[in-house]
Amino acid sequence: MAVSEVKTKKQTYLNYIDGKWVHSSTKKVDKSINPANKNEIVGYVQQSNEEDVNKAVEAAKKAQVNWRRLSSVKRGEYLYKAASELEKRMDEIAETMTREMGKTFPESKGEVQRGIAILRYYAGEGMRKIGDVIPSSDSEALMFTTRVPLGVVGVITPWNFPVAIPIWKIAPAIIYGNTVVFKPAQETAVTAAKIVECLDQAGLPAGVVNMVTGRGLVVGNAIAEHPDINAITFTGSNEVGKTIAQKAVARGAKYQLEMGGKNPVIVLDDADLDQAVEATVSGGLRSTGQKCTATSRVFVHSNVYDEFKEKLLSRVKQITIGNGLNNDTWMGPCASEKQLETVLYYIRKGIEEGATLLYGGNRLEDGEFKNGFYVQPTIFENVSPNMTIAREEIFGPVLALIKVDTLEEALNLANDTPFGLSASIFTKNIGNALSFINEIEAGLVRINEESAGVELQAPFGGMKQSSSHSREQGRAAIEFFTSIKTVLIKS
Ligand SMILES: NC(=O)C1=CN([C@@H]2O[C@H](COP(=O)(O)OP(=O)(O)OC[C@H]3O[C@@H](n4cnc5c(N)ncnc54)[C@H](OP(=O)(O)O)[C@@H]3O)[C@@H](O)[C@H]2O)C=CC1
Ligand SMILES: O=C(O)CCC(=O)C(=O)O
Repeated sequence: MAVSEVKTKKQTYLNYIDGKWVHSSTKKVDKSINPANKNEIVGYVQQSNEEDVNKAVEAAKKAQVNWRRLSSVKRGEYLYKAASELEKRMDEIAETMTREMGKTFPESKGEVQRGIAILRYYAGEGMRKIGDVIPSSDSEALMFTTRVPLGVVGVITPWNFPVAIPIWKIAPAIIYGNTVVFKPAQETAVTAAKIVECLDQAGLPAGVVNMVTGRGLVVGNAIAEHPDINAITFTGSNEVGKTIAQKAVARGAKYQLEMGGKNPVIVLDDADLDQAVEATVSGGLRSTGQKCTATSRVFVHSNVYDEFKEKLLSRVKQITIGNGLNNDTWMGPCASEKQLETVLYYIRKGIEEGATLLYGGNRLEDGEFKNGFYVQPTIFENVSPNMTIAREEIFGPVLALIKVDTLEEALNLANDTPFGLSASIFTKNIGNALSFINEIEAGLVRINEESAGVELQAPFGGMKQSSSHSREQGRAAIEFFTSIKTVLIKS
């Protein structure tokens, strides 16, 4: 798609409460801008407050009784319809996503396709079993488990997957009979509004999904503290995740957090180096490195270090940077000025702390890059394990190369982090692969595959501080979004 073909109309997007599109009580809006050109406004979104959250929670609570009484098969029909609505608007919504957060149009389109598949997966979930028959010690009794919804679920999402993450939380929440108060990242609230339009078009009963846009500190906080929100599902930074967890625990609400990563890739001396390079580039730099599953640390065996480095450098030099709507762009801008500043801070830290900057490291500001939040893909070497760039999540296109002599050394260093989301190894040796599977501390373990890119039908989540030890997606979602009832019947 060429930049001139853009379809997103600049308009004001409203909150969605009790089945109606409404202004926030503040009467204030925020601009959503294009990170490829900060002068371009993608739309205006409501800057809501606690009063709006209260109205949304009231609507969700009211809607919940009838919604949970509907059969899950019927609930699934709404999700199938929403999937069809999203499919009809695939290009338009993908284009909005690219303009709002910068990822390339093919990546955005892939994400919308993923959103459609998730909706269909959870629509089907309405026909799958929700319990087990368990033998009772009383031969005349029937004992079984069933699942019931939690009530009203608060959904707080980030800007990096503005379609997939909201859908992989909202779809399971509602198929299992919960109702939702959704607060998307303000950065990508136009894209979020379009998802909610699809749910509205699908005829979802009023109050089942409500959307309130606004600042995290105001709207997100009001959700975390609201006594009638029974559970909160969150994806974002560790800092915010932990405050949400504390607030949820304080009032006895259930919570689920998906947070950061510092994901390692190990390249052993028997690896297919071309495959390892391609996966490191894709896993580390696609979406401008803004994935919780992005590759960040690359541990390379000393026997192949130089060859891997040369191949990596020559591949990274081919990366085309630009507006994500241009056909030839491989990497778009950072999603926001704040994110760009964060990435530049880490690059400066890497240099100050003595790592060797091999490639990149600069903001791009000339010509077509003038008004955007562009940074070069960046590679460091001579990175020691205690350096900031080896320890903290950067969330940008920055790779740290670290030379190792053995698999054991690589595993020890790879595990030396508070995070444990995703990890990859490149090797042809099955023994090494098995050691990696056993020893690596990560929720997603990948052999000869990049660290990013998850499948919607499989459990997703991390170990250590990457998550609240729960899992999202696939059938794992039922564990968070429902409660078990153990039933014993006797005549
Ligand atoms: N695991 C992941 O996938 C993600 C990780 N991150 C990490 O977090 C860093 C910062 O990104 P950022 O966007 O600031 O992430 P945040 O954690 O601030 O944002 C995630 C969501 O939480 C909301 N939020 C913010 N503050 C609060 C609060 N006090 N109470 C409740 N909700 C709140 C945000 O609202 P709003 O933004 O509208 O104010 C947004 O909807 C990144 O550099 C990256 O390291 C970020 C995004 C995704
Ligand atoms: O790797 C992926 O596809 C998912 C990443 C993700 O969930 C995230 O960055 O928040």
